[in-house]
Parts: sequence; structure tokens; C-alpha cells
Amino acid sequence: MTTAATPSPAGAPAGGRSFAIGLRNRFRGITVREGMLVRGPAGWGEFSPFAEYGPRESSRWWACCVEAAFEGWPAPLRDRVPVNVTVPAVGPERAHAITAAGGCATAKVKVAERGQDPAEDLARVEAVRDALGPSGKIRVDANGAWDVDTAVRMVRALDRFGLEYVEQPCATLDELAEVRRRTDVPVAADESVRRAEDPLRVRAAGAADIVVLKVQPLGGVRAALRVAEACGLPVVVSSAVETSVGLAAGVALAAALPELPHACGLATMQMLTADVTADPLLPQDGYLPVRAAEVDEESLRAVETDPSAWRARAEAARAAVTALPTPGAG
Ligand SMILES: O=C(O)CCC(=O)C1=CC=C[C@@H](O)[C@@H]1C(=O)O
Ligand SMILES: [Mg+2]
Repeated sequence: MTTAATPSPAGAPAGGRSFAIGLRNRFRGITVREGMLVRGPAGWGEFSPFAEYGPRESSRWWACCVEAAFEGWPAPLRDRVPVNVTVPAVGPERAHAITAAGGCATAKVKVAERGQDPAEDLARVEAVRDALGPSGKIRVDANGAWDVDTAVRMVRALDRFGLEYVEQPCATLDELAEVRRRTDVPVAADESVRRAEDPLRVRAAGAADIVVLKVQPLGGVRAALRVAEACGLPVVVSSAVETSVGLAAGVALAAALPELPHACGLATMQMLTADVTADPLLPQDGYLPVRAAEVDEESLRAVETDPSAWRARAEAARAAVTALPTPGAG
């Protein structure tokens, strides 16, 4: 546990404690979620960049962890945030069960999974509509996997079940803009928004109606608020499939945004097989409470790993923090 008393990233990696937690379903190609937790004067912070991220990209994730542990978050404007249930690229029966168990009025459904065919997407979304009922909202997320023609065809086909929006149907801004012109379903940008300057490019390119913001990749709650303000498009806050400690930072962002017109993708605790707190951030009646998460020693020990590799990653990320441009600037 770190005892540093100043809001500085210096020295914090030395006290970080790492974890590895299994996922209930394969997600984004991974079956285990790993990361590190840091305790500072303001509370616990999570540092969990995905394995492929190098020090420069991870430096924002580190800044988010430092904000949580050493600075704390801006005052919330609401005491709970609406969330969607997240449905991985599973078969229709499992999709139905996940949606029904989620207890949310909005579902986000993964589509365009490699190795699956369009009929599987249609069956999954149909099952989710059945489980949600007619008043529920369905968004689909293709993670940039479609080309423009496939996206237009699939969005029209899936819209038979009623879509709130399609998230990252294609990889590039030009492609997103074309899909947006050729369909009536709103487009959200997710992978196109990884750096602070990206939302402005998304908007300038006419590539999206909505931006998905994740608090760790953007460098923390304050940095993400500046990005949201500079961009001006409606925001959906999503998780990076963190423990309750990391999710609390996303909830803090959602709670501090002036407008929150859509449900957030923060109900992802159910995707993990364990948590590091005794009181996980799970939705109640489709909402997450706005609060921090306190690590429970016994829960953490059950999933704890040797921290040396994570401390080294954090140290490399910390060293790269100074190279960051100011979010929202320019
Ligand atoms: O938005 C949600 O419902 C949950 C978060 C989520 O889907 C994601 C989190 C992390 C990595 C991504 O592949 C994925 C996404 O694409 O939005
Ligand atoms: Mg996405």
C-alpha cells in the first residue's frame, strides 16, 4: 500500500497490488482481466491497460489511476447513472438469459464477431429484443469490423428489431461518415476515440452522432470531462471491463457530465467472475449508484498475482505521462 501524501504519480507503482480475474465469456479476445490497484490518500485507483498497450498509451490509464488514488473526483451532479446490460457474441439462448438477468432497460449487443455469420447476429439481437420487450433500447457494437456495404446492409437488417444506435460499425472516420449518410440509425464512435483530440476529429468528419468515452484511456474524470465539453456531442460512458474500483471512475465521470441522455456501458461487473470489493458495483433496477469502491482484503487476496510485471508497466507509463498533450486542447 502506498503512503505518498501528495497528489503526485511519483512513487505510487511501488505499492501497487495486481490481480487476474476470469471473464464469464470471452470478450475482446481475452478470457482473463488483469490490472493493478493503488491506494492513495483519496482512495483506490485502478491501472488496467490491455496487454497490447505500450507505455505511451498506458500513461493515460495511469493518470486516471493517480487521479482516483491521489486527487479524488469532481462533485457528482446525480446520485445514480442509468446503465446497459452488455451482451457478448453468444448464442441466442444465452443472450436472452443475460439480458433478462441484467435487469436494465437498455442492452448493448456485440455483433460482427470474427468467425460468426450474419444470421448469428440477427438471432442474438432478436433474442435480446424478446427479453427486453418493446420499450427497451438496443444498441449494437461491431468494434469496427464491417466494411461500409456490410455495415449498411447489417444495420438495416438489425434495425428490424429497433436500434438505438450502432457503435463503431466500421474502422475509419470516412467509413463511419458514409454509414451515417446511408442509414437512419445513429452512429456512435468508440475505437475512433482513444486520444483527447479524437472526438473533435469525429465531429469534424461528420462521423458520429454520439461519442463513447472511457475514463481510463482518456486519462481520468477531469480529462474526459474536458474532452466531452470540447467535442459537444452526446456522450455514452463505457467501461474497459474493470473491477469495481475502475468502474467507480467511469461512474464518477457519468455522474459529473452536465447531460447524460443515454444509458452507460458500466454494468460490466457481471462479466467478471470475481471482484476486489465486498460490495461490487452492480446495477439495481438498471442504475449504478454513484460511489467509490473500497478494496476488501480477502477478496483481493483471492485474485492477487505477483505485482512485479504490473509495477514495471506502471513505472513505464508514469515515465511517459509528461509526454501527454492536454486533453480538450486544440
Ligand atoms: O459498453 C459496454 O456495454 C461495456 C464495455 C464494452 O463493451 C467494451 C469495453 C472494453 C473494450 C471494448 O471492446 C468494449 C467496447 O467495444 O465497447
Ligand atoms: Mg465499443
